[in-house]
Amino acid sequence: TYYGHHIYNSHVIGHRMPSHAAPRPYGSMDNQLPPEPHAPEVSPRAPEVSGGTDMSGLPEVSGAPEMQQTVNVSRVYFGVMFDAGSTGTRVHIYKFIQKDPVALPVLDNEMYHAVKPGLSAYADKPDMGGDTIRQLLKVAKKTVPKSEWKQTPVILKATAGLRLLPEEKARALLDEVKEVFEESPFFVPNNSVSLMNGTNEGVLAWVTVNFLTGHLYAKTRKTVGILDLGGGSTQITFLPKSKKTVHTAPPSYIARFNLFNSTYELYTHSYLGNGLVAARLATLGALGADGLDWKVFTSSCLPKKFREDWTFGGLTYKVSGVPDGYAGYKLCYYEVMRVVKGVVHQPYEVKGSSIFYAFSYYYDRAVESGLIDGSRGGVVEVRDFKKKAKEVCNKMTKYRPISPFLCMDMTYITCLLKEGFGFKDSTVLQLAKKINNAETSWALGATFDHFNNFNIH
Ligand SMILES: O=c1ccn([C@@H]2O[C@H](COP(=O)(O)OP(=O)(O)O)[C@@H](O)[C@H]2O)c(=O)[nH]1
Repeated sequence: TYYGHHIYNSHVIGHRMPSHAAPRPYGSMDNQLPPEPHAPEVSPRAPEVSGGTDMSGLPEVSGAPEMQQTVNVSRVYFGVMFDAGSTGTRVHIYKFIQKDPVALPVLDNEMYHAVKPGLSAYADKPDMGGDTIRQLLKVAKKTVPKSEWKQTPVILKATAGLRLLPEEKARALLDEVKEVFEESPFFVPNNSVSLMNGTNEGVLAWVTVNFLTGHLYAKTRKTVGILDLGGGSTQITFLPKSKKTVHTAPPSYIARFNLFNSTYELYTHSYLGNGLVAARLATLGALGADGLDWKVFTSSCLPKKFREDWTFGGLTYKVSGVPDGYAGYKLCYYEVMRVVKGVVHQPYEVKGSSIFYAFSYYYDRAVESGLIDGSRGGVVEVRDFKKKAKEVCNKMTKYRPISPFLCMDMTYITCLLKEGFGFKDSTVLQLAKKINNAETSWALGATFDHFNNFNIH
């Protein structure tokens, strides 16, 4: 379940600035900005995390503060990134501070707001989809000072929900969003509204997480991997330690890009149709099926007496448990296995000791099932998902009020991690919704990409 319609204003790191006095970013950040007369040429550089109190574990900012005073005016600028996901649309409004043109920007603040359902639910009424964007733009107008509107870029990237739609329907929705953007007082860069490919989705989430955890500054090149489980697609991305991982992967699973003076080569892939909600449909045999009016899709992952009309992506499915039949973990595991086996590639070194951050539905389901505490996130092992899945499936009535799909979801997550990616039971996963008060999502990485052009290929 997506916790939609909530709004919060998270103060990420200190250094608030009176933004009315703030000039625009410049140098490499002018990629998509209107021309600025006094912009000096500066080469691309890394963002910086300030040594704020809640940044424990992060590397120190390079150079003493007095050495960073070559420019005595801090520059504040904003970026507005829309995430048009399969289960909802969200806006991230970032406030950055550039203390020094050649130093790293600081992410000062993120405002986040989400609505449900996602754009794909408006496949046949794009104008109504456009209204959801208008609603979110209002939040952006309230958050970004008026004096900054004209130079603040608004960008929307759509993921699996639109990838799964017929091309002309996705196009109509994106065209509608572009028109809504053009009506707004914000800066609408070229290509501001697009369907993002899975490679970029994986890479940009990796950039976000490694930026927020401070791994992009260290010279050591120690980084963390990411596991993102959306509604329609799922991504795995990490920096391989072993050349063999690169050589044994399908060529399209290796992405190269330039990030702040370094070139990175990542293992990344997005599995379309393997997001949590799409996987439910596939498990039920309902993905792409006809006869939705009369067919009832059954599964031993659902409570025996459960029967419901369930709507996703604009279509309604009749789903139920196996009446007078069996339900439980073992049978359910065999069912979800069909969605994973022969579909998901096992990277050579995933059995190693790297740390993975897991978020989106990995996090949501871990909270709902009681595996972790929602207010804190937490560290779990793959075996903990398995243990909890067994418990949920074998006590379906107890967990029924939380969600009738919890057994299916937890079993799918276990199967994806073990049988799919090939993780060991002892692999450690860091579950997070936010890191240092910023949302764990590709949206921050995509905002950096807009300003710095990583040239992902
Ligand atoms: O900033 C964000 C963006 C997404 N999500 C989570 O992402 C999942 C949904 O993914 P989405 O609808 O984007 O699916 P996709 O289209 O990527 O398959 C849900 O668990 C949301 O809680 C989130 O927590 N914060």
